[in-house]
Amino acid sequence: MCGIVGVVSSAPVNQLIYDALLLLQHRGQDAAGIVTQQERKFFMHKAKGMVRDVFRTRNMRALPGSAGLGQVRYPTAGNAYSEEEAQPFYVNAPFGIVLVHNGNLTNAHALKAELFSTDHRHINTESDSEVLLNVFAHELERSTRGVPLQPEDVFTAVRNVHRRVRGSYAVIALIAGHGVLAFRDPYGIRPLSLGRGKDGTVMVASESVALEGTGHAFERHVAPGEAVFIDLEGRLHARQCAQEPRLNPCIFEYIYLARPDSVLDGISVYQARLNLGETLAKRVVSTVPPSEIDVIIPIPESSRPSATQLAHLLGVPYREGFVKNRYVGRTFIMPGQSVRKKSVRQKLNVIASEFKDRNVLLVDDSIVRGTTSREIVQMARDAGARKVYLASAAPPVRFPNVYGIDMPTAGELVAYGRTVEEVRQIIGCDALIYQDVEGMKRAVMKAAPGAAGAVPISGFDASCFDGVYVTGDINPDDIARINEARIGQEDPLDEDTSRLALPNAQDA
Ligand SMILES: O=P(O)(O)OC[C@H]1O[C@H](OP(=O)(O)OP(=O)(O)O)[C@H](O)[C@@H]1O
Ligand SMILES: NC(=O)CC[C@H](N)C(=O)O
Ligand SMILES: [Mg+2]
Repeated sequence: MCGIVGVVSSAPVNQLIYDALLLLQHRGQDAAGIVTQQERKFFMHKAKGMVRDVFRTRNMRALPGSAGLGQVRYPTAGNAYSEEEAQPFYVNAPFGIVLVHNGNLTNAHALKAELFSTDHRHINTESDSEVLLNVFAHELERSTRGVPLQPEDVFTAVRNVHRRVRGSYAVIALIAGHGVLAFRDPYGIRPLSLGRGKDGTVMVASESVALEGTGHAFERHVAPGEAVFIDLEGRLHARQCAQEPRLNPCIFEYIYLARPDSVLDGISVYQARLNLGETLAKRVVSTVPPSEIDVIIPIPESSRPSATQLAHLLGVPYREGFVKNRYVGRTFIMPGQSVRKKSVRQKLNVIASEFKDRNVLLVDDSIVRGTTSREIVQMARDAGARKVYLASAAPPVRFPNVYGIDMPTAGELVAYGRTVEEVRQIIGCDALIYQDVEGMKRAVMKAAPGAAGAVPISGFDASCFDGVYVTGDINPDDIARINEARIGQEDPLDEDTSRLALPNAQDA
């Protein structure tokens, strides 16, 4: 996941895009970039780092114009350490196009070869997003019937992109002198929503929080397979460009990735997390009697709504036992295992009095590599807890994700090929309670109020939990290739890339 935003306005957009990126910072911490357009000329600034660090006043002043786009990057392909792979990407023909992408292509490797041999286009990085931009540029070249470009020609190009590209992609592109284009893959795996300001400004962004937080009223979600073209006068043209679109949003958005105050595809992320706490309560009761739990403590940040609901239903006090250092970013989306491990301790500190001589139930939204859980359980014990139970609002993460979450290898997942009891031993808690897959899906679906006009959800991409890939075309070779494409991301100085092992055992 990355965060993307695009804007067409009648006023300068540099500050607006910056503000929207700050609201999407939780979706990507590795790099940030903005492009604006004034009189057909693009102005770009992108670099590694968080939004506040990347854009200084002088950079902001050099971004004039009333249309533009931006991205915060969480790398899932290519190299996290290369400035070159920060987005937006640019090509000069046709017209001049810049593009930002959230998602991950599963056929980037084949497309890259095809772009070279058939389309005669050069790709200069390992990023799948550069591949996507070049496919789009090639298709736009082919579909353009004259100048100025007509929205129908743009839609033909998107139709052809859908034919060639596989995987997940929520995309925003700016076509010089023409407008901003936004489209989503035919399964709608990654989110994209659209809003409007009182002054007529049109904004497209990954999450509704970016619209609302910058004073734009949420209008609607971009439908799976749909393309929306906003011309430079702010007129909106929309077309369904996929043959068989269906909505299968990534369920991990609701569990961890998105902000709780966002609504994605009609589902309130906050309500989904409350519901997950409710279904989790039933699982907890069947494993540990509530009378044996003195206190329920969330592992900040993302698990809080589930933990409050769980505590409420169990009738057990909810307490804050960990304080989060707000200046340390999200640990799961950091590249490299040693930096993740170190950050857990830097990020969370205990309030010892909440643990001393108590049986505590810790609640997290998910256990992926197990880095957080193992550290946290130990911290609870060091603080004097008698018994430490752990509940996860998500089921065990057992399969690689190929759609834009950085867990491409099964081997790094603590629950891969292991029983719950084995995971419990590794994490070192006294009981481990996981959500079940069906319960999770029901809980998230229940948070959709079914608003009129909303595209009905056919199901979720829950591949990291159930191994079912919604695009239906993923085989072990693809997974291996996607993994290879991402290996270069690990910091070469990172010595600790192994997965957590069973105590006193040479793990298979
Ligand atoms: O098993 P692991 O590999 O450690 O990953 C899972 C943990 O990572 C995430 O927290 P993160 O610190 O990224 O963000 P948060 O503050 O939003 O919870 C998630 O909420 C879990 O706590
Ligand atoms: N997380 C994402 O959406 C990543 C986008 C793109 N695949 C990259 O690695 O830069
Ligand atoms: Mg967390």
